[in-house]
Amino acid sequence: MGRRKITDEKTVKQIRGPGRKAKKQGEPTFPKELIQTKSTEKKKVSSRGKQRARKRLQKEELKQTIKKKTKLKTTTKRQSDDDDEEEQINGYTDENQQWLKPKKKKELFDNNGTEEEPMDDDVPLNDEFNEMESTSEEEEDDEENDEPKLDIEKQSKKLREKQRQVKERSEQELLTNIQQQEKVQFPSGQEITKEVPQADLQLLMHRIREVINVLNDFKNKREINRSRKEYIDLLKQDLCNYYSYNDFLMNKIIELFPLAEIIDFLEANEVQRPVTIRTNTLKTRRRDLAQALINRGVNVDPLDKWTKVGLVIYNSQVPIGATPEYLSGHYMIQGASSFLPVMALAPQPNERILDMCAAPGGKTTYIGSLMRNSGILVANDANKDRAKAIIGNTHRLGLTNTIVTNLDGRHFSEHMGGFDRCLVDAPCSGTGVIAKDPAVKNCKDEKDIQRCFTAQRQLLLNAIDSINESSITGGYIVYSTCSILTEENEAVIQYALNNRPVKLVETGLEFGVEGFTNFKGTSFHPLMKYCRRYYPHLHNLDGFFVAKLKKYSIKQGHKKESETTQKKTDQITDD
Ligand SMILES: C[S@@+](CC[C@H](N)C(=O)[O-])C[C@H]1O[C@@H](n2cnc3c(N)ncnc32)[C@H](O)[C@@H]1O
Repeated sequence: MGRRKITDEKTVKQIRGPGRKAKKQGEPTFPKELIQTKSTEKKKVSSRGKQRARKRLQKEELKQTIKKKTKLKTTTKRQSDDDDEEEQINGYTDENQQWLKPKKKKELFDNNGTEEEPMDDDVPLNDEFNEMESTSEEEEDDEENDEPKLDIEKQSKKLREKQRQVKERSEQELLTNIQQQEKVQFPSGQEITKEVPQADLQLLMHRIREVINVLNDFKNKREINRSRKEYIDLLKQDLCNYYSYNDFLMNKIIELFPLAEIIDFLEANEVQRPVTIRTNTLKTRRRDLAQALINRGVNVDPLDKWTKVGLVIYNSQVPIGATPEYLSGHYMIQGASSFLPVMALAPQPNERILDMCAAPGGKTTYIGSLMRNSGILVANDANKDRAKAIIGNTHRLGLTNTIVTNLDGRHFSEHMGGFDRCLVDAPCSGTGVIAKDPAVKNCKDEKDIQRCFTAQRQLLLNAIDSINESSITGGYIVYSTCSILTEENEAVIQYALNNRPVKLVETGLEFGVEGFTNFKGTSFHPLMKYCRRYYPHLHNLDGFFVAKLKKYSIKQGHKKESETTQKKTDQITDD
């Protein structure tokens, strides 16, 4: 049973005194010291005591003035500096001081790069500043003098100091390592192996960079008994191992690019080019297409200022090759570099145009849209199955001016001729599209390239033969490849210049690297500079080559240079 709670005021019995069971407490006792202070406060001071106190005060004052004077002598300069500083600081309002202080500390952090800014929003601003202030080493020392440190603070200070020392030591070590490795270590014959363990790749890259460094300043940086060839051989071998190329192709790449560009080119081949699409202006406008795709969750942007029909796709929630817009032919999925030969061809409405190597029809459909479905477009491919793809694409994109043929382009002019323009997008080694097809790195050799350039020469000569040199609007041939090799590009053009009545004209393409007029001791026609080369590392495009030729009649001979400039009408209009 519990005790009953008494709630009624009237029934409450007034309890007075300590109660029956309570022990009576005695007088409270206090520690001596407390009693003393208390007692001095209360104690009456006698007149003698007062005198003694006055004397003590005077003595104390005298001591202070002497101290001040000596301090004044020794620290006059420092004090004047302090005064200046004080004046400066006093120049700011209190508010400004608050703003300026944290800024100073922030700079300090940036330099150290070790401190993190407080993330907690609840931390009051002033505390934040205090925290920042305490990070300064100088002030830390001051604090140490002023207040005794807690154990944990002392420990953390020790830890910080230890960390600083470790960091310093490891930085020193790294420096020594690099200095040690600055001299290129030539491997023995056995050490040069095809298979390099992953862990060694970093070392390999370091040596690659070092060799390039030596080759760039060979006279001063080489080892005395080493020849340039030795360094080049080592570089080639290391690059082959690092990037998995065969010797043949790596040789070609080293010949093509300045030392400073080789790694950039190889690295760019390890990365896919952006996914791009071309608007089919026969069916839609780029803006409308972009809007339609955005509505479907496709992240698109205009490709670049040099094209009015290209869009770049960053990412998509739907398969780009299966949207209703794709199926109804509003766009073609096409690498940006594929736009360039067609832009150079500059097809005009009502012309007769031949696309000699057309499958699967990416460029054919672009040509057709620029012709606005007028004139006649012949799309040929020697491969029957691939030729079927041209039919599919021309249907999808709504081309109505196109005839698809399945002939060997090397003999095409025996079947048809009289074209105003012709595109020869020749079969090639694919050395410009390694990112798309990495197998190219290892499977090409001298014979493959020979096979390619033989076919390319035959195709180009036959394309020239199928052109009407008296065409009022045209008489042009555009030759393109997705190869970077001169054998398949400048050398093929040179062969055509030597064997047919054609001359090089400007492509009209506003960017790209000039074609070679000289390569490894071989001279090409000076106007080879009109050709355009595109590289993944420079243009973020597939490697590509574009040349434009104009056929002249043998009776006419070469036209004057001024006439090589394209007519105003010979410009492409994208939309
Ligand atoms: C680079 S692809 C053409 C790509 C095409 N222009 C496009 O943009 O879609 C080269 C094409 O040439 C074709 N080809 C190869 N040898 C040929 C020949 N002797 N005559 C005609 N076409 C040939 C191949 O079948 C291949 O489709």
